Amino acid sequence: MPLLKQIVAVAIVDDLAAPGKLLAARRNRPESLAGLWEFPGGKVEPGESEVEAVHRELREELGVEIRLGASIPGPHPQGWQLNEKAAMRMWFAQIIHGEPDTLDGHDQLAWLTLDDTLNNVVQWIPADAPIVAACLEQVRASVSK
Ligand SMILES: Nc1nc2c([nH]c(=O)n2[C@H]2C[C@H](O)[C@@H](COP(=O)(O)OP(=O)(O)OP(=O)(O)O)O2)c(=O)[nH]1
Repeated sequence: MPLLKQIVAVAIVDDLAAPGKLLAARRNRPESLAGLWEFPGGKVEPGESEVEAVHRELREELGVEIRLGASIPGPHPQGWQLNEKAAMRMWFAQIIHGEPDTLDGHDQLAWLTLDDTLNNVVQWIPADAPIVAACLEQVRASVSK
């Protein structure tokens, strides 16, 4: 049994081969997180793999099919620790089918430019700050290779 509740989420980019934009989503619940921006995703359900869960969540929340790219490894064995109870596994992803929509859990979506403005252009969930920074670093590292 993992110690922390496992969350899975994706940094959806416009093009995995040449990322320029990132899709962020604004939560509409619960009250403590409503209005804050995040990476779409959610909890892994019992009996489900992490990869199955992330595909299901993106179908449910945004109505899209995605292709996973590189993972975005965090410092914790379960990825990125969000709080005392949960950790989040992250991948880059690209939409392969569907137009992203606020079907469940969000009230706004935005394509943000992958540059130094990323951390401040919307108000992210505070726990996401190091993940936002890692995304940017990973994009820069891959582009400069
Ligand atoms: N999806 C997502 N969750 C995040 C991020 N940052 C962060 O602290 N969290 C937290 C918020 C929630 O406490 C938890 C994810 O749970 P959730 O409520 O999105 O999961 P879910 O869709 O399965 O839940 P439910 O509302 O259907 O019950 O992780 C993030 O960037 N993306």
